[in-house]
Amino acid sequence: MQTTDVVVIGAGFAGLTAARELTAKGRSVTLLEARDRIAGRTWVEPGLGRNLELGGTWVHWVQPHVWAELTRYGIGVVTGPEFEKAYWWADGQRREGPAEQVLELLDEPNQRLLAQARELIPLPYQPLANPAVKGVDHQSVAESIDALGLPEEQRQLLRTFWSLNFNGRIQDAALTQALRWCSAASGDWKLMFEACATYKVEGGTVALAEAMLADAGAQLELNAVVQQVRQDGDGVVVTTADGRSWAARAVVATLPLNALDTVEFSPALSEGKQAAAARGQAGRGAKLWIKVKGRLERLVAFGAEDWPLNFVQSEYFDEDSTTLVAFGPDGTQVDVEDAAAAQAILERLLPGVEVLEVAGHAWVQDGFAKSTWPMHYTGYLSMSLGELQRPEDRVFLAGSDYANGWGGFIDGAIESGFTAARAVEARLS
Ligand SMILES: Cc1cc2nc3c(=O)[nH]c(=O)nc-3n(C[C@H](O)[C@H](O)[C@H](O)COP(=O)(O)OP(=O)(O)OC[C@H]3O[C@@H](n4cnc5c(N)ncnc54)[C@H](O)[C@@H]3O)c2cc1C
Repeated sequence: MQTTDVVVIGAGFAGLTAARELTAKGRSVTLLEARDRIAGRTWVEPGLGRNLELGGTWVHWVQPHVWAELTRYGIGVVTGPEFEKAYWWADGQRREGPAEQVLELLDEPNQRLLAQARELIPLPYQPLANPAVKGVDHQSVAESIDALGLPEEQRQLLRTFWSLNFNGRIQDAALTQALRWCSAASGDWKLMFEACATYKVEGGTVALAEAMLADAGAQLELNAVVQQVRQDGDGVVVTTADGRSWAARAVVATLPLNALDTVEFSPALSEGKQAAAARGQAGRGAKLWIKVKGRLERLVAFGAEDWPLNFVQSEYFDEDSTTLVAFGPDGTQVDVEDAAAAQAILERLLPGVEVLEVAGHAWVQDGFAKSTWPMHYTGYLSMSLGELQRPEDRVFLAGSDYANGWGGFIDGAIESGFTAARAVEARLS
């Protein structure tokens, strides 16, 4: 058995942050990563003739943790296209107009939906600072939208918009999660939307992950699938599927909530943590890159809420092709290798479009993720978040799933990695 001060499980952004911060404090850290690569739910892979971000992609300066990391390593951002054209689907028909028109249709309903964001969540990094937020935590995004009494076109568009943001179905999606995002963007939903899909990391998210790893001085073990975390009063033993073990004084486990039950904890995690893991997160959708023939306009398109792909935007323009990025609410309904299926969905919004190739990763079927970006179900904020953040003696959970501010984003993963590292250091010293 090998020994180390701290085992960090998972080399995504939370794990990389925790590992770096703890080694900076002089702790020896072993970073156990199940995959053959670092960066977790971000993944830059060659495809469709360029490097594609298969997972987390966009960052923004309103996300303070990720922005500070970009500054620290001198990494810039690449600005996405400014959209000129919009298509949307309402009442079984395709509509089209200038991009501003779709924003206008979304503006007033979003302002009403999110009107209480700053009041209920005045401090995004202390999401429960106003206890009144608990009073609305049972409300779903779907019912909250329907309660606005909107004309049908706007109701359908708003439901698709929020299905996009949750990368999942919105029937049980928490309104409070929408309020948190909006509050973190200072109550401005357009800024919130800009933060979600405008600025990409120069050189790809992997450039940032690699810079953080290089700074960490941790012992990285790839292909190390943790199976068991066993603690007693003196320490913790972490065992991988291939039978290797590490004895440590503390463990930071950055497993996505939807994959938390793939590791056996002994003693078992609290009932509250287990219940949260059993329910999981709502972000169970799909992201698909689609290369189409010809040079299309700079477009965004919203489909019907329940289409396998219900949002698409053009992202890269080449001489005789355009690469689009699309999202859908249910990852089990999208085959990331099936160009014909993408064609069938897309041509409803963009008649005449010719799909050449597609690329993506089946995150929901990937046992080390089982989710895309972690979006909360109703009740998560008031009942689960605090409990998941509470350490189990020497075992600390960290990750975007457990963040306070931009939960669901790379920023949240980094925030949570910092918090866990601080708590571990306090526990050990
Ligand atoms: C399709 C998609 C699009 C997204 N878009 C954006 C975006 O545009 N902007 C943004 O900010 N965020 C986005 N996100 C979310 C963002 O990528 C994540 O919130 C963030 O990367 C999560 O980091 P993490 O460290 O918390 O978790 P992860 O990155 O999931 O890291 C956890 C690590 O633990 C490892 N692991 C799991 N099980 C085990 C085990 N048993 N043993 C050892 N290791 C294990 C995993 O392999 C993984 O490397 C997106 C995510 C996806 C999937």
